[in-house]
Amino acid sequence: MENKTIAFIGGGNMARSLIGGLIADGFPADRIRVAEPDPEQRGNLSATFGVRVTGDNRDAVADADGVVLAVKPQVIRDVATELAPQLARTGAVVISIAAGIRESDLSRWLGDGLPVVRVMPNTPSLVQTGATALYANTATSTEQRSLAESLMRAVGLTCWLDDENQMNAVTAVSGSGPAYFFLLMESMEQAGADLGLPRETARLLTLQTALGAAKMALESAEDVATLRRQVTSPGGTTEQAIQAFEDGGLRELVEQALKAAADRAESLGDELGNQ
Ligand SMILES: NC(=O)C1=CN([C@@H]2O[C@H](COP(=O)(O)OP(=O)(O)OC[C@H]3O[C@@H](n4cnc5c(N)ncnc54)[C@H](OP(=O)(O)O)[C@@H]3O)[C@@H](O)[C@H]2O)C=CC1
Ligand SMILES: O=C(O)[C@@H]1CCC=N1
Repeated sequence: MENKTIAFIGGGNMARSLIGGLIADGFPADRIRVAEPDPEQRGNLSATFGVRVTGDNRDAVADADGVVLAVKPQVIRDVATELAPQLARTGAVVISIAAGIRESDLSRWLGDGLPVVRVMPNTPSLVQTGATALYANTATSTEQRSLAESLMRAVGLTCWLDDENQMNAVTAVSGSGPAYFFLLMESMEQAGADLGLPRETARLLTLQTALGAAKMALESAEDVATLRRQVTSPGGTTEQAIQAFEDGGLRELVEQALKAAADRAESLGDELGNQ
């Protein structure tokens, strides 16, 4: 990534997570441009990260080697068509993080033949613990693939997909995934407080337990089902809690939830791609 300049179009939640993670990894702030329509957001981005901000998308991409489209799926078509003539001249690789939006639609809006990498990151990128899947079109050179991968690897784990159809499943698992764990943590914190713990104690015990469980699962040779059984003493406390989760249909609920997220990614692609 040496001497590469990156432009973000849209300076919202996901862009902020990526920018924060990149800077924490040592990427120079003066090689990051952010185009963001809201002046207050621009001021905040500039003050927080020291990046160059602008209200003009074309200005942001002028000297960029990589352009991250970090706008909502509903506006990505307008942004892509606005930037198409300029991107055709600069040859920058376009990196879309939009849920559901297909490479074929992006390529049509940008003008066929431009390098496009579709990626699905997640917000823990801010603390360099992101999980990102990437898919590149055939116009993307090895060097451009490497730029996209290096950017995302600077903020966490990366994996390439050979089949773009898998991107909606990735969106359901890891793109949206932090929200599921946050919901579980919210619920555990509340339940701990209801059982009589001071709120802060419930919060810290919940978060450290989540961190410990994820770290242990990553570092262990055992699968997560085995690790779960190791906590569950026969006739003990965990058994009661797990039984309550099973009786409540947690596994089916998780399956339904992820299917709903993947289906929404698919329908976003259908609705917004056919324009
Ligand atoms: N949030 C997440 O965890 C993840 C999000 N994504 C994807 O990232 C993308 C952005 O999501 P998220 O960050 O949550 O959304 P946000 O709404 O937080 O960010 C989008 C930003 O784009 C700005 N914007 C709107 N219109 C334009 C335009 N024409 N030109 C430039 N900027 C514009 C918005 O400004 P304003 O608010 O003023 O309209 C806003 O700041 C989505 O496509 C989403 O699917 C992918 C993975 C995870
Ligand atoms: O909720 C969304 O649509 C975006 C995509 C993945 C996470 N947030």
